Parts: sequence; structure tokens; C-alpha cells
Amino acid sequence: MAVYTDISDEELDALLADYDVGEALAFKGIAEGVENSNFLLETTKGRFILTLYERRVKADELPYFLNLMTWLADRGFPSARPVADREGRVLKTVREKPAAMVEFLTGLSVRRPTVAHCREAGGGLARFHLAGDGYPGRRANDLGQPSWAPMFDRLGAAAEDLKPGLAATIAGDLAMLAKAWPGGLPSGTIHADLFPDNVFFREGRFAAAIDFYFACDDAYAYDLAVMLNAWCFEADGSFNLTAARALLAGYQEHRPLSAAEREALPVLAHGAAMRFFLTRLNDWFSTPTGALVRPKDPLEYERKLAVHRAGLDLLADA
Ligand SMILES: Nc1ncnc2c1ncn2[C@@H]1O[C@H](COP(=O)(O)OP(=O)(O)O)[C@@H](O)[C@H]1O
Ligand SMILES: N[C@@H](CCOP(=O)(O)O)C(=O)O
Repeated sequence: MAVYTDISDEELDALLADYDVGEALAFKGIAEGVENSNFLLETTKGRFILTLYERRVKADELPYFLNLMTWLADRGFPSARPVADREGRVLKTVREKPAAMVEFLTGLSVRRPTVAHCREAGGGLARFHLAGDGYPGRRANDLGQPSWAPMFDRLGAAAEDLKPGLAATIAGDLAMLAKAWPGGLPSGTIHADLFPDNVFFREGRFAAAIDFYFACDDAYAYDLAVMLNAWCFEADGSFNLTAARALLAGYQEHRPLSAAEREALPVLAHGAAMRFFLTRLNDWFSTPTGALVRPKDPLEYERKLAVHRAGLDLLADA
């Protein structure tokens, strides 16, 4: 349940008085999501999402994310356009927390993506990369490869708690990744978290992407690697090569990969699995029992790491 902060009727009225969005007809908290408090607002002029930024998102980085959403929407990419108040401000404060209102997007995310969904989503990512080209905002990837070993220095005991012997295995992965991590790949603005819950479909077609709060500058192929992990594993832990090839084919319809990007994908996918394993491991042990939001399972990503460790010929003929 991702509503950490309640908003009273009076607070909502005071906020809406700043905007030209009409009068409130309905206002309710949204259960999905883990990072921020999200509310669906229906007014006499339309539907909107109001977000209160709660924890991981740093207030001084919000202009980067909100301007990116506007940049993408201006270029025809289906991302929610932030709504400005009467004074042209998109970033507001509610209950002493940074807040913003964005357009409501229609569409549904899927829990169990099919091969056809993977193809569509791959195309959506390429469209995101192309639309983001030239975005002047800069944000280093603070969860990129150089951050993993220092993060793990604090998490060795947690890894052992999760599974005895795991700390040494992860240390081995990290050493390999530091050595093999590719440099010089085509880079730009990446989404960095395009999981199935952040993609909307309408009638089976890619309809929109949401949740840009991990976006940053990094290799485009790394973004694809994040998706290979998030979209192409079966519930039993096996990797679905057909889904992976569909995702890559969908991507390449819009932005063909270079030979260097294709060659780098297995190590990038191994690294992308490490990134989500580490943040999940951190959250697993730092979220108090009884907290509103249940942390995501690090073991899911430990299993994905094992698949990459064993070696994947992802793309032989993709
Ligand atoms: N622009 C939007 N249009 C429609 N629904 C949205 C929009 N933004 C967010 N949502 C809804 O809110 C939920 C949580 O949003 P998300 O950005 O993933 O939150 P969090 O950052 O907390 O994980 C989504 O699963 C979706 O249902
Ligand atoms: N996708 C991440 C968690 C971030 O959650 P989101 O709701 O902001 O997409 C994970 O699966 O670990």
C-alpha cells in the first residue's frame, strides 16, 4: 500500500486553489507502488495523479525527473506530462513534502508478460531512448556499477543471513563485473527501472511508461539489460530466450544495437541483476516488520544472478 502520507480535504482544496484544473470530484490513494504516496484525482476538468515524494527521491533531483517527463511528452513519447500551477510551477509542497501533479495515463500493466508484450515493451524502451536524445538534464547513475562494491561492503552479513555462503559468491561476481564492465557504449538518458509495473498497455500495444525516478545517464544497452531480467524470466526462475529475443527485436525495430552493445549484453544483464539484488537486499533487512510496504524479494534476483553466472548465450542469432 503506497500511501505513506494522508491528505485532508482542506489540504487538497488549498492545493487545487493554486491550479486551473477545476474542482475535485474524487480523490483516492493508490495501493500500487513502493517509493512514494500516489493519489488519483478526478476533477471537473480531467484525471490526474498527485505524488508526494517520500524517501529515495531527493528533492533537488525532482526538476531533472519532472523536466524529463515534459521533454518526452513534448516529443510524442507517452509519458505523463507534469501539470503546472497558475504561476507555472510543477513542483509544490504538501505536508512539508515535495509534491507534483501529472496527467493520468490510461492503460494497464501486466503481471505475467507474454512474448508479444516483451516485443512491444522493447519497442517502447527504444522510443524512450530516441525521444530522450538531446535532453539537457544530467544525472549520474548513483546505482551504477561503481556503486555496487561499496554498497555490498555494508551488506555482507545480510547476504549470509539470506543464504549461507552467498557473501563470497557475490564478492566473486562483483570482482568479475568490475573487470569485465564495458566502457564506451552508446549512452544517454535511460529509464533504469522499466519493469512490467512501469509499463502500460492498451489492446496489447505499448501505451505508456511511468515512474522515471531512477532515470539517469548511462549506456542504453544497460537499460535493455534491466528489462531482460525484469521481463524475460519465468516464475520457475528459468530464462525465456524467446521472450528475450522478442524484446530485443522490438527494441531494434526502432534503434538497432551496435556489435559492441550486443556483445556486452550478457555482462550488462549480470550487472543489472546485481543492482536489483543489492537494493532489494538492503531494503529487505532495513524495512521494519509491520511497515506499510512489503519489500521485494532479494532471492528472486539471487536466482537471476545464478543464471547469469552459469552463462547465457542470449543473442546468438537475435
Ligand atoms: N501518470 C499515471 N497515470 C495513471 N496511473 C499512474 C500514473 N502514475 C502512477 N500511476 C499509478 O500509480 C502506481 C504507482 O506509481 P509508481 O510511479 O510506480 O509509484 P512508486 O514510485 O511509488 O513505485 C502505478 O502502479 C499506477 O497504478
Ligand atoms: N523495480 C524495483 C523496485 C522499484 O519499484 P517501483 O515500484 O518504483 O518500480 C525492484 O523490483 O526491485
